[in-house]
Amino acid sequence: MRKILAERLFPVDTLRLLASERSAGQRLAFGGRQIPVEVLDDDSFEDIDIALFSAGSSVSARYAQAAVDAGAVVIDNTSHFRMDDEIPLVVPEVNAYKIADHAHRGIIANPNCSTIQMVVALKPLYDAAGITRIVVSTYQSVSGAGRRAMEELGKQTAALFNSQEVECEQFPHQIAFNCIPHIDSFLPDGYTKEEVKMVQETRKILDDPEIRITATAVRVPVFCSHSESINVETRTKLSAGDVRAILREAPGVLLQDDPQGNDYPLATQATGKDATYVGRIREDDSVENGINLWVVADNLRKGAALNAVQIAEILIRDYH
Ligand SMILES: O=C(O)C/C=C/c1cccc(C(=O)O)c1C(=O)O
Repeated sequence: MRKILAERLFPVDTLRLLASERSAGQRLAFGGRQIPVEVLDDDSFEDIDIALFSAGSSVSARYAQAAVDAGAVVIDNTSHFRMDDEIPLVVPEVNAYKIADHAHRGIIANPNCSTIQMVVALKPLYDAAGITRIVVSTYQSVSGAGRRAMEELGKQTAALFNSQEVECEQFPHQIAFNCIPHIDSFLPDGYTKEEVKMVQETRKILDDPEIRITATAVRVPVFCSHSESINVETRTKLSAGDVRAILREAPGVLLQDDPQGNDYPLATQATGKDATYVGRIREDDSVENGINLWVVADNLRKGAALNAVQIAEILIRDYH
């Protein structure tokens, strides 16, 4: 969040960093200063205009309303408010008009990272030809599970190269040189919460409860950026050429589709960048009006902090 705010020259008069007792007292760099981390409490939001929450659903549940009551607009990066009918779930390139509704509750929800990159790529196709069905498989980097998960991938990789035992603390199984089809907890129907988030959030963001969607979310031994294989069925026919022409002009999308030149989206290239990269575009003739896409984005930037700051930029531009 701090890095994105600084990079985009967001007009911050005062930055207040709030966290638990465990983190209080640290100092973190911003704007050429070392900002002290303060303990979050109900009185932390006096004179705050915008409160960016990213400390887990329980913290958002406990403190978001206190921020709103103090006059702030909350942009919440957790799932707590995402499916609340009174709270807009926003990806600026897709449904920025929903931000105007924030007056209802003073809270705007940031979607799940895997949902964000998918709707950035699919919204232009939805507008051009309608979408009836989406089948998505994700290849999610370990950074989505946090710093300790990234450290675990590194440690396991080193251990294996040194013929040592691996320790599995952040994931149920070894993640190094492995794929784990288990992100967040399993539900009784066999889906994970991550997969259900993608289905429910996509329908809300596209404002279309009828889209048939199914997802399989997989953790892969990649440090940063999420990749997605997306099969989409459109209402009217789009050729691969039509899709390229549409996405070439789409907001937030960078087309990277020259397979003969070995040029297609890669997690290593997307990391640290703001764009949602789309390639491997091809027609799927196993169904009527089918298209396959490969979509990659930095899950910590567009998948989280960048999307939240873009919402804040719209707030101060259009609704200050
Ligand atoms: O693991 C990933 O790659 C994405 C994880 C997202 C996540 C992890 C813990 C809690 C949440 C949550 O807010 O519920 C979320 C989210 O949906 O943004």
